[in-house]
Amino acid sequence: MSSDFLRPFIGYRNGQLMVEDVSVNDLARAHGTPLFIYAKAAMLQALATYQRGFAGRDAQICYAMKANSSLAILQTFVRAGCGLDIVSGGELDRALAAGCEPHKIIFSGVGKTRAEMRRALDAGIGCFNVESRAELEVLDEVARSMGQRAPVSVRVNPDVDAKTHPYISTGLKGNKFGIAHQDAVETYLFAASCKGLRVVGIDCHIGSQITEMAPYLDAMDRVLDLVTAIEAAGVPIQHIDFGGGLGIDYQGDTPPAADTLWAALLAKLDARGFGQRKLMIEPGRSLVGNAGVCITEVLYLKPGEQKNFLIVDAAMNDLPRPAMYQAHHGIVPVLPRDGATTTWDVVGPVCESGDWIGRDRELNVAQGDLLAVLSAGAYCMSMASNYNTRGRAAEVLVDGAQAMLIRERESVADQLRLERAL
Ligand SMILES: Cc1ncc(COP(=O)(O)O)c(C=O)c1O
Ligand SMILES: N[C@@H](CCCC[NH3+])C(=O)O
Repeated sequence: MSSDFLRPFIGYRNGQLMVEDVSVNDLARAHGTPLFIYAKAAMLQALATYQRGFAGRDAQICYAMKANSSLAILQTFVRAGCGLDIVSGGELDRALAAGCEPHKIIFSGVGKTRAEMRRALDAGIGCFNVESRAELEVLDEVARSMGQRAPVSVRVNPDVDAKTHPYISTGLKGNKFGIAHQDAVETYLFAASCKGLRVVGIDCHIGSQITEMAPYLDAMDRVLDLVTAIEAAGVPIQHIDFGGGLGIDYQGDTPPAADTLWAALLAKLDARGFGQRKLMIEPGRSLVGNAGVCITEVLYLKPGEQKNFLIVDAAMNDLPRPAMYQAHHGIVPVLPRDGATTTWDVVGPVCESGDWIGRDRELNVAQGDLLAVLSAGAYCMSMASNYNTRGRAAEVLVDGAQAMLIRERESVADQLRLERAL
C-alpha cells in the first residue's frame, strides 16, 4: 500500500485522499459538502511537539480556541492536558462546556465587558490578560463589588515586528493590542495598588503565522527586561505568558518546530536567570491548522478568455482567509485523475469578486469532482459566516479508522430561528 503525505496524517493511499485511515470521498458522500474533516492524531502530534519542548519545565499550554472552537476540538486538547485561552464570554461558556478546569482558562482581548468579567470571576478563571489601564480600573471595580481579587497579567506590547501579514501582526506600536513598553512599570504599580486585583504574571503576543525565530527571541528579551524592571519596582511576577503565533506550512513555509523554537527561548530564559519561572503559552493555529481540510464539490467549469474559473460549493463564508488576507491554501483533488492539467481560479458561489479560494491552480478536474482545501483547521470554521444565507458547513473528526460527525450542517431553519417576521 503506497502512501503520499501532504500534511501529517492527511495524504493519498491507493489513489485516493485519506484523513488518517478514513476515505475522504466516503465522508463527503455520507455528509455532503462543504465538509471540514480533522485528523485527531495530527492535533495531538502538534501538541506533543510543544509538550516535548517544555519537558521538565513548569509550563501550561493554553490552546487559543479562537483558531477553532468547535466543542470536540476543545475536548481533544482539554483531555490532553491543555488549558484554554479565551477572548469572549461565549468562548468562556464553550471552554466550560468542553470540561476545561476554570483555573486553566486565561482571558485575553482588548474589550472585555463588565458582564464577561463577572462571569469569568464567578467561574474562577486562572488569569485575565489585561490590555489597558482603563480595563484594569473596571476589572478592579467589578472584582471588588464581588468581594474578589482578580488574577491579572498585563499584556505588554514589545514593539517588535513579527514579519507577518499586517492584519495579523499585533506587537507593533501602531497596533491596538497591549500596553506600550515604556508604560509597563507604571501600569504594574497601578495594578498592584488595586484592592480588587492580584498581579500574577506578564503577557505578550506579537502576532500570528510567524515563521521566523528572531522576532520571538527579540520579544523575549524585551519582556525579560520588563520583568526585571517591574520586580525592581516591587511587584513580583509569577508567570510569563508568551502568547501564541507560531506559523504553519501553507505554501512551503518553513516555521521552526515548536520544540526547536522553545529550545532557543528556554536557553535565553536560562541564560538570563528566568529558567525557573512558570511559563504559559497560547498557541492556536500551530495546533490545528494543518490538521484540517475542507472538502468541496466542483459545481461548474467556466473556461474564459482571460481566466478559467472552477466554481465550487465552498465559499468565502466557509473559508474567509483568502478574501481577508490574500491567504494561500493548497487545493488538491480527492480522487486524482490522470492527464493534463489546466490553470484555474477556484471560486465560490458568493456574489463578491473577492470570493475566491485559490488563484492560478493547476488541476485536472471535471464537474462533480471533489477538491480538498488544505490547512483549513484554523481560522476557517471559527470565522465562518452566514453571508448569502449559506449555512455553515458540517465537521467530522477522524480518529484512526473512526469518523465522528462533530457538527451538523447548519440549516436555514437554524438561521431563521432567532428572527421575527413582520
Ligand atoms: C492574545 C492572543 N493569543 C493567542 C493567539 C493565537 O495565535 P496563533 O493562532 O497565531 O497561535 C492570538 C491570535 O493571534 C492572540 O491574539
Ligand atoms: N484570523 C487570522 C489570525 C488572527 C489571529 C488572532 N489574533 C488568520 O486567519 O490568519
